[in-house]
Amino acid sequence: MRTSMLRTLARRTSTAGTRRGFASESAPDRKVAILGAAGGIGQPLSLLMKLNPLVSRLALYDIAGTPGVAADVSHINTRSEILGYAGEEQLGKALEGADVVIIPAGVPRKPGMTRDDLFNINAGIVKSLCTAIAKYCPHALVNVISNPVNSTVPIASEVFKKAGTYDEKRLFGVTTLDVVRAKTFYAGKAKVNVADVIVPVVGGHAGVTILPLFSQATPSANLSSEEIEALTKRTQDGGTEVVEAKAGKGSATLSMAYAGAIFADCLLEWDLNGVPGCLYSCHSYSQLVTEPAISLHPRLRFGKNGVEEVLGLGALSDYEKEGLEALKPELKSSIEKGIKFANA
Ligand SMILES: NC(=O)C1=CN([C@@H]2O[C@H](COP(=O)(O)OP(=O)(O)OC[C@H]3O[C@@H](n4cnc5c(N)ncnc54)[C@H](O)[C@@H]3O)[C@@H](O)[C@H]2O)C=CC1
Ligand SMILES: O=C([O-])CC(=O)C(=O)O
Repeated sequence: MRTSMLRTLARRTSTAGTRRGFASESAPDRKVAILGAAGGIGQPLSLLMKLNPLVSRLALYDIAGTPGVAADVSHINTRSEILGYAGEEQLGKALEGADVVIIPAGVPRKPGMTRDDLFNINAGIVKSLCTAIAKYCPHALVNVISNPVNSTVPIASEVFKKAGTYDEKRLFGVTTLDVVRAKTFYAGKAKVNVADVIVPVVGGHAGVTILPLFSQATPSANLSSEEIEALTKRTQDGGTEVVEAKAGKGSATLSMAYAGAIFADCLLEWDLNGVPGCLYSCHSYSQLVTEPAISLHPRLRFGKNGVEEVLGLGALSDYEKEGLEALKPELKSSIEKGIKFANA
């Protein structure tokens, strides 16, 4: 996973005022729209995307509160022009011409809730936002953050199918936070430099459907099976750990904004700008829905037209094989729930 965006930012900040410090005017024009931009994730995500020199226009949309966020973020002296939109009547303008749309709109969990408990509210929000995306920016790369991701991604794809705009290579459920967590927890346990760590995470984004493959983690470390199980469980329960610590004030926002920003950066650089060779962990609809076994190949290689290659799972440990079998029924039923809702 890439962290160069933030490293670049650090370099830029230290050279502020020089030509190199700011936007490369030669970079292509790229519009990014954030839907739900005034929320707990939306605000720090807006900040991070404002810091990304690959973005030339950043549209911040929410049902309310975006004028303040937009005014605030717009004072930051980086390349992108900030456009704030509030209320449904402005959604079309926010989306027009967008190359990338990021959706953190919707309610977060409170202690005692599952992600699926958010379905009743968030399913409708994602459906209506995706209907607008199909109309106003049908070719955009769409990154769905709103939970339950295992169902909201299928909802998005059904909406796009009905509209005739579906492209399996351009729709993503953002599961990057699971990768971020797996790397952090692994580095702590293995006592290795976190910046060097790679951990594939496959499956979906809820409890046991999150399957980190620590047997493939690098740099390799001699961890016991108890340690691997504890790391796996902590990664699967990472969201709940934050929900409980926030004690009723929502779920992960800052780490999610980071994860959402690095994933979007990956798409902007490697996909839209055609720089090949990205390896990323996330899932997209077709891999999820057509057959859960295929869905669990979420490491993607991007090219100029979106996902170019879906990479295999690699060699799994017995523990991971068990985890893989255990997650399929839940993932499948969450997918079916989303499809049913979208077509009702
Ligand atoms: N994929 C992942 O790894 C993660 C997903 N999430 C999910 O992200 C979602 C947002 O979380 P937070 O930002 O903490 O919630 P929040 O409540 O702080 O913000 C949500 C924002 O969405 C806006 N919103 C509601 N309906 C909307 C609509 N129709 N159009 C546009 N905006 C709308 C609200 O006005 C609010 O500003 C939740 O569903 C949460 O579960 C959270 C963390 C990680
Ligand atoms: O746990 C939640 O509700 C939010 C989320 O998806 C995460 O932090 O992974």
